[in-house]
Amino acid sequence: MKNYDKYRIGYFAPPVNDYDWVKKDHIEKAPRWCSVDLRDGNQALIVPMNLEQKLEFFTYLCEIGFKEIEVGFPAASDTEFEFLRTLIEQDMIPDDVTVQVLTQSRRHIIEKTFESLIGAKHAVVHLYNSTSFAQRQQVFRKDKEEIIKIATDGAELMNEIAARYTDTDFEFEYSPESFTGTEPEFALEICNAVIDIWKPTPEHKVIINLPATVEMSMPHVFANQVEYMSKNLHSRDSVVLSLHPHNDRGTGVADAELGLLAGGDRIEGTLFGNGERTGNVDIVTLAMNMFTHGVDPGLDFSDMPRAVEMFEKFTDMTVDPRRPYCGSLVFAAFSGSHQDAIAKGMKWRAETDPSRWTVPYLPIDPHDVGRQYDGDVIRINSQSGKGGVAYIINRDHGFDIPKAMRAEVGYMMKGISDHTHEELSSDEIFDIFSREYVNFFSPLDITDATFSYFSSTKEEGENTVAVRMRVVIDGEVYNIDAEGNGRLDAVANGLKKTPYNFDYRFITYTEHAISTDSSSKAAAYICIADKDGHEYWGVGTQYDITLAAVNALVSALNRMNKKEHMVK
Ligand SMILES: CC(=O)SCCNC(=O)CCNC(=O)[C@H](O)C(C)(C)COP(=O)(O)OP(=O)(O)OC[C@H]1O[C@@H](n2cnc3c(N)ncnc32)[C@H](O)[C@@H]1OP(=O)(O)O
Ligand SMILES: CC(C)C(=O)C(=O)O
Ligand SMILES: [Mg+2]
Repeated sequence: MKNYDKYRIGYFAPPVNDYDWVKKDHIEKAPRWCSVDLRDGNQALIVPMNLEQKLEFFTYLCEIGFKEIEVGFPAASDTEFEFLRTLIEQDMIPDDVTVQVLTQSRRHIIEKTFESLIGAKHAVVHLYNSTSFAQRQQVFRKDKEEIIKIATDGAELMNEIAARYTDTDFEFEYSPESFTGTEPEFALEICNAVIDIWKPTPEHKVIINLPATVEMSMPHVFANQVEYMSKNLHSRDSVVLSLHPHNDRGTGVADAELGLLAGGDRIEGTLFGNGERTGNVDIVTLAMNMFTHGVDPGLDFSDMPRAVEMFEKFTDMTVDPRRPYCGSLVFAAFSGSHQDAIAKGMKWRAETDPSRWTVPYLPIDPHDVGRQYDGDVIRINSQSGKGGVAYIINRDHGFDIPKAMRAEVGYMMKGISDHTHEELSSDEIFDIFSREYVNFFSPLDITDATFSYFSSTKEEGENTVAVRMRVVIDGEVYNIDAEGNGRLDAVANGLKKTPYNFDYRFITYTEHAISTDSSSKAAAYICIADKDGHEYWGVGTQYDITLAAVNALVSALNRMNKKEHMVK
């Protein structure tokens, strides 16, 4: 590709190269979460949310369990200001939720920001200014000292104004915006200068937020930068180290996870990763990643379809079908070997320990996020296999197809899907199965069959079964009495009394009660072979298991007849 030489690495490695985060292999507890949907997410929408939408979204974020919500940039617009005033004046902020507001480090903007908070019980005021090499050089055209002064002037002004608004418990946050393009030593210097002005204590901490304003490096570099900051910030025990990844390289989640290993205590992000350009870090994925490791994320996504619905409604954007944990296709297994493993894994779980989830190919139980097994998990197309087809027919329709029959049914279904180029629904699969195998009564039909049993109690004695049956073949009726050493043998002997030559060999037979059928029918499966050894399956159902077996035999014979093996 042309023009690659136009680009150079724009980030800076910390001056040390010895990191502890690499020694950790999982995140032990959930961070403090801060939703920035209503600020960073909102500022990235084609049309920012109106007051009603923001109010509804805020309520929903509280419902999910967010305790810190950046509600806006009150100095930016009347809507933003009005929104905050409405939340405060209508007492809509739950006591355990803290609202956060963003401000540039400019006097009139800071003043307006504090004004917007009058009457709030507690609030985070979030101050930022850009610190990166590129912004110092091109946007601000200021040297390091002058950039530090922007931050420290703002920090001092916040101390001064906060002292006037004593009714509100303020927490201060500072972001060296564009941190990822900033020399770590300089980011440290400016953050420490702000910390020294705010003088936090362990009881009254400040938040230092490290934004990957533009994601510029591989995630481990970000983690190194975070760890360097975490180990060298002043008053570390009085600082909440917050991370604010964006997703320009598509690795925002990795940045956040490694950043937490590296010392981050708090994450700012959005639902489904809405935000400037490629978005903020996706809090849903982060939280659910922790959940899959057995860590309570402290946010409730048990009704994920609703989360998607709300998000799409507020942002007018769509959730990708492949988006982790929430996309429409993320639990779907179309391919045969995956379906086989999932079906076996589900069975294993039911038989061993239903309290644990270890099913292959499904990182979580779809039920845990409000999704269903039917329709969501095993889905049939031309890539599917016998295991998946048998699983669906059993799960949704109660027919436990014998192992020896599964391949034939599986290939039939995938062949149909291959030719139509369409997925087959559970009902379509069952219709095809029923049409092809179940109670197939033409041209041969046995409309009545009454059995009498003669059982010997003697060791050497053999059972005898007599049948009286009414056989219809191509419209002709034959009333027949016959005997055999079992019911199927008796029926087979009876059929031989018709003018037709039923030339077949019995291969196998199974039966079971149909589990999902409330009328408690039985299903029987019979396989016969013709004189050339070709096998034919038939399935019969009836309330009476004996008659189900007769129906299965009739179905198998009629299927054989389709191939012209039942000759007169
Ligand atoms: C990475 C982020 O997401 S940062 C947040 C970004 N979000 C937003 O900007 C949304 C809301 N913003 C706004 O509505 C507007 O930008 C306002 C109301 C805050 C300010 O608007 P305006 O005063 O018209 O100007 P604008 O934002 O263009 O500011 C540019 C000026 O502010 C300076 N500036 C920008 N950011 C900061 C900052 N954080 N601290 C101090 N000064 C800043 C610029 O250097 C520039 O200065 P100059 O006038 O001397 O050239
Ligand atoms: C204001 C800051 C924290 C921000 O949104 C960013 O740098 O991405
Ligand atoms: Mg941002």
